[in-house]
Order: sequence, then C-alpha cells, then structure tokens
Amino acid sequence: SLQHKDANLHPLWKGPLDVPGGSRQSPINIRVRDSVFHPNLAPISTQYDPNTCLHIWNNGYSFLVEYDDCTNKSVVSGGPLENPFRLKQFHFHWGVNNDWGSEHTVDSKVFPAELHLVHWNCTKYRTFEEAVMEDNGLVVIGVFLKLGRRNEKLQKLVDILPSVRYKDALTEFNYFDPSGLLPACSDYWTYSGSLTTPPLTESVTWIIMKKPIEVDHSQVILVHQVFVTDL
Ligand SMILES: O=S(=O)(O)/C=C/c1cc(Br)ccc1O
Ligand SMILES: [Zn+2]
Repeated sequence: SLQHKDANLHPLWKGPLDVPGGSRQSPINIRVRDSVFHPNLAPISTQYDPNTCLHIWNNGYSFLVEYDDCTNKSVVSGGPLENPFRLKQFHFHWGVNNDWGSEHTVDSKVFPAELHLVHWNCTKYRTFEEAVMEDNGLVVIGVFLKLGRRNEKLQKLVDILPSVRYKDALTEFNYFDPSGLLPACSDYWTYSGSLTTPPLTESVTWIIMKKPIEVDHSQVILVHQVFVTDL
C-alpha cells in the first residue's frame, strides 16, 4: 500500500507531464510507516550464472550490462512472483553529485545511486521486448548504493567503464555475477509500478531491497568523471 509518486513531481522528470492513464508510475517515495509486513511472503531467490554475461554498453542514459536470456540460467523467483523471471540486463542511476542519484526514495531520503536488475516473464511471454509492453511482464530489483567501504565486487565493472564512455559504445564482458551486488540482508519492499524510463509501461513488479550496498568515493567519482552520455 505504497503511495504512487506523481511523475510530474519527480524532480528530474523532463518528459511529458502526464503519462496517459498513468495510475502506477514509478519511482515512488517509500514511506516505511505506510508499508505492510506480509509474514507469509517468501524470500526472493536469485540464481545467476556469471557465464551468461554478454557485454556492457552505453545507451545514452546509463551503462547496461546485458545477459544471455535464451535459457533459465539466470533468473529471479520467490517473493510475490508466481514463476521465474529471466535476467535481461542491469544498469545504474546516479546523479552529478552525491546529493542525488537514486530514483526511489525511502522516507524522502535520496541515495547517491540506485542499481536496477531488469528481468522478464519468460513463462508468459516469448521475448523481453514483448514483456516490456505487457501486464506482469517485468520484475526489476532495485538496490540503493551508499557511500562507505570500497566494493570489491563492483570494481571489475568500474574498471571497464572507460571503454563505454560514449553513447552506443559496447565492450565484451563475459563473466560477471550480479548477485555480488545484492545486500546481505534479504528484506525487501514490493509494489506494482512502471519502468522509470521510456516507454514507462506499467508492467513492472518492483522489488526494492531494504538495505543499501556500499561503494567508496573513488568508485562513484569514476562513474561521474568517466561516463559522458550525450556525445
Ligand atoms: O525502469 S528501469 O529499470 O529504469 C528501465 C529500464 C530499461 C527498459 C528498457 Br525497455 C530499456 C532499457 C532500460 O534500462
Ligand atoms: Zn533503471
């Protein structure tokens, strides 16, 4: 029973003011006191095969690490999900400084960055592209990043970023285990929402991890310095 933040009020929103028929637009502000604990909700289960990692590329908005989604080797299941959803890609949202960056907020607290792991309903649909546009098509796991200790699991990603500095750059990246980017605590919030980037379709079951992961200054600054999107 989390409130839906109106897209108009989202500080960074530059797109059309009103998404036609938008009744469950993401991101939202998670008001912890409004969340309802469901004791019978199972834990989220991720099984990721690091060998399904394909490449990293810059789509002009973020850098995406894409996975081979032709098999069920890398999936999320459990929690509120009725069947496994295949990992397609993960990407980050960050700001030009550490005062803002995350899309979701927790009791109005903004984090310096937010990781999104995008999965699609391979039981109900045949492709990711189809699932994006359909009901119950996607599951996105959101993980907040906060400044703290150096994150060794992230360093391999930070080191390769200079190679995808410009829009449409792509680099082979053939072994990466995204479960290393999940917090140790398995507590999560879940709500029905939408993609936060075009096509903004309301096809997403969001699973937001309650605890952030930590990264240190040098890792975040590198993203700020290296990553130029509009060239
Ligand atoms: O809601 S988000 O996970 O931020 C949207 C993700 C996303 C959706 C498509 Br479709 C293509 C690239 C993307 O990064
Ligand atoms: Zn995202």
